[in-house]
Amino acid sequence: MSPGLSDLHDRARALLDPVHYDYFAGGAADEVVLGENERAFGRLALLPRILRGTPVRDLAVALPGARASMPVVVAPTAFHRLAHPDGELATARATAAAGTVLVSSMASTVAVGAVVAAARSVDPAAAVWFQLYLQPDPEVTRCLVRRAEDAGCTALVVTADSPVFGRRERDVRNGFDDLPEGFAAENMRDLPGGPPGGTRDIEMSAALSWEDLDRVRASTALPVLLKGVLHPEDARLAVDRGLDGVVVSNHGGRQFDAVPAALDALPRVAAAVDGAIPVLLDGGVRRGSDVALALALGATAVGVGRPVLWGLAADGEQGVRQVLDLLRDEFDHALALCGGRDLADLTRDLVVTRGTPW
Ligand SMILES: Cc1cc2nc3c(=O)[nH]c(=O)nc-3n(C[C@H](O)[C@H](O)[C@H](O)COP(=O)(O)O)c2cc1C
Ligand SMILES: CCCCC(=O)C(=O)O
Repeated sequence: MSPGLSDLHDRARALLDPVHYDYFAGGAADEVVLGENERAFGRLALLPRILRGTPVRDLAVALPGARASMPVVVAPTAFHRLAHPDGELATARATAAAGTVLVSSMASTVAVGAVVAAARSVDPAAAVWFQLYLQPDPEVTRCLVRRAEDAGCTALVVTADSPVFGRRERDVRNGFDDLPEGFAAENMRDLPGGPPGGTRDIEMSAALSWEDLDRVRASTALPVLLKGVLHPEDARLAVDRGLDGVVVSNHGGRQFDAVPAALDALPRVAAAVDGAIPVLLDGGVRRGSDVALALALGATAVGVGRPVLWGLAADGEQGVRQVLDLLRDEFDHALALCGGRDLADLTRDLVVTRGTPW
């Protein structure tokens, strides 16, 4: 972690209720994958090319329903009002100001309509994607998709790595299993089968299938990305079924503590997709050089989860700005040091394994 990010993390930790800090920071079981996601970047090195760079580099990237100013988007994370009173509104404004995409969590503590409005108040062209857990009742899923469309979201990100909820032992120890009084998952308010005026619980279901995903695709004109892909065969299925992107992710080590680091799963997924659709990656991205490594291994862009929460908790909108500006600056610097002019210069031949002569 850069000193800038590490300072924000320390400030966030000092300010947050320890139970909420543990919810944000923690992972499943022994938290092996949580650490592995970061360590995986450290096991690789970049082989720079020389004498082929440019003083001004182009960091922009085209994504489904968005053109981002850099290949770093904000991964969906729940409950931002636990981090800062402005919650997702602050995150949305900061992300729009940075010219990149906010993936707004279905479990946000501000309704998606207000999240998009906050982003658009800064940049009328700001892109917000809606992250969705398919609900066992298709009518509820349909309503949520409609809410995202009405809000002006430009893509859906369906998270499929949670047939059951991960066992986060910090939360179990802390007894954290519900939002405190005064906070709610606002997108879940007034849905079919839910209490009038109140919120429905977000349900995880192991009965969901590719057919359920097909139904969502057929119900909307928005691009649909699939998040939580680790197996290359699932990436191939995603391409075959007409999805618009995949996100290589192990949910920041919060679901299953026996999976590989996200970065280690990336090359085979990228090979399976073979350029047909964008491949995003999240998990453990803490430095601009991490972004460069992921792109060199086949990612179109990366997502950052916890660093954004640390910025938000430490200093609200300004803190999120700081995180995104820092990553942009570091990534631009890394690209320069690799002899890159734009993202296409980050190619697979630049990546070698540390500790082994290549
Ligand atoms: C506190 C927290 C809440 C999260 N909530 C969601 C969520 O609501 N939906 C989702 O698809 N992923 C969620 N994730 C996973 C992130 O989208 C992302 O996969 C992960 O945080 C990336 O790893 P990183 O935190 O190391 O950057 C959450 C992660 C954290 C840390
Ligand atoms: C029901 C909220 C889900 C949030 C989530 O995905 C996480 O904490 O990782």
